[in-house]
Amino acid sequence: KRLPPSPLKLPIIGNIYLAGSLPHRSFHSLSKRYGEVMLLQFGSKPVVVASSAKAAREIMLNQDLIFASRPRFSTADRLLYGGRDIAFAAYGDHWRKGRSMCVLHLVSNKRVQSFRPIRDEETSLMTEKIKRFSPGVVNLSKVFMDLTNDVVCRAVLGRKYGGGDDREKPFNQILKMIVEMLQRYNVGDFVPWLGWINRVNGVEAQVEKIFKMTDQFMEGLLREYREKKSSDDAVVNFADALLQLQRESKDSDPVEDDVIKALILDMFGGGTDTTFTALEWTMAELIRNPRTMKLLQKEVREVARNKNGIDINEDDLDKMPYLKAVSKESLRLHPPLPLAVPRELTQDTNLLGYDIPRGALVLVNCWAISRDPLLWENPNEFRPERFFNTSIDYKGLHFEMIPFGAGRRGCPGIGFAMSLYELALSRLVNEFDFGMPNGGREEDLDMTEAPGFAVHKKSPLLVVATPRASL
Ligand code: HEM
Repeated sequence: KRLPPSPLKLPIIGNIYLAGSLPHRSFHSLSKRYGEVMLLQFGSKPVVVASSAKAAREIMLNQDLIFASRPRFSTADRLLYGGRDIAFAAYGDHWRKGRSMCVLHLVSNKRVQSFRPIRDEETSLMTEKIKRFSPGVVNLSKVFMDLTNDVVCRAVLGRKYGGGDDREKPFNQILKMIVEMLQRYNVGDFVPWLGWINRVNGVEAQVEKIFKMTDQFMEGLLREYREKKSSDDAVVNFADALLQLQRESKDSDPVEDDVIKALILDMFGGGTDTTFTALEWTMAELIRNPRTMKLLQKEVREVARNKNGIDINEDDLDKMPYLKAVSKESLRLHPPLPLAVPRELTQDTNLLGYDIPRGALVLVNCWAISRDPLLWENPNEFRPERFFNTSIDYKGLHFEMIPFGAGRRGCPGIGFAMSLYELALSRLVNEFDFGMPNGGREEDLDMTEAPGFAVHKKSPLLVVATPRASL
């Protein structure tokens, strides 16, 4: 067999030690030596890392069907009701049914449109909140986290849970704990005979405790939704829609409670951290690049000027080509999930001349691809203008940049995420001028990445936001 090139393995753990705290960067460096397709070994699990657009196209388009499953991770399995969600579910009927429910009731164009009043209100609240900080320092990372959380909460649950300024409510804590737990390497997933370690070091007990808290919360939630309607009566929320579906399907193929709970958790996991991260990196790049910020403000403010004081709304966004270019450039440089979500290969195959065994875990390094100097001129520079003369975008058809993945398992939430992202960004740059706190220099803004599944800024984005004089 002709296997892909591999770095040296250590006994038992294999190449786990090479992942480091920012695996997308470590794998990128390794790919320079071992090539666009390399084979690592995590314990007993073969791991294929693809680092070129060509390899990604092969995995996510040409051979999408056999690369469309997800590996099982014991923590995700337990916390997400035994794989009853969709993001971590194996490819098959359950996944197909779950995904179509999510598309139909949350992220289709029609549903995304129906959430327009929510985005409108929440982005207005966001700018109001920022004004209250002025002329002091505002933590934009926190502002974006609250914004995405509140919008997802209202679309999924019909109201804010732990919303407003009361962030320490149980649901937020539970979500935080789930995300933190999912991010940890679980040694038993890679070296099965070392699985006992998790029983001894308390990880298993911790997962169990989080699961119990989550389930208790979700049980209460479903009970409450069955008893009364939610508060956002004008908009049908995801939880109500799923419960309605359950009532309608009770005599044929009933939707289990556990599926509803898992899908709700998935939508929070998929929708909040990612969108907030995208906004955070975009604003950081804009503040670091004042010339680009000025060009964007000029475009947005010109559109706003013609509206006689009425707020920018979503119909105005199509008149903002520079805003579209900024969003593409930011997602190119900072894909929030740099290694996408792991895939699993369901049959032996050949990938760009290499034999890959069935069962391999497959990582596509989206971060490395969209910084490939063979595809992008000066790839590490933030230069939105590069998108003026190209049709390349982020929707999964151009493998030069795939921040949302592609193919059957590609992100279904693009419309949901980007409609909020663009409205929030345009309103922000329209209404405020931004500077660094304590007279700091823009070019010194810290762009260090924090480890995690979604990679955000290590230090929060602190800025001084001054309301524009005429507003
Ligand atoms: C900027 C925001 C977002 C980014 C960058 C992003 C990125 C991604 C990526 C890279 C994947 C894996 C794709 C693959 O395997 O090919 C994914 C999957 C997924 N995303 Fe997103 N996402 C975002 C927003 C959202 C939102 C708003 C939702 C829902 C409300 C969502 C729900 C999901 C789900 C459910 C999956 C799993 C799909 C499956 O396995 O079939 N995402 N996302």
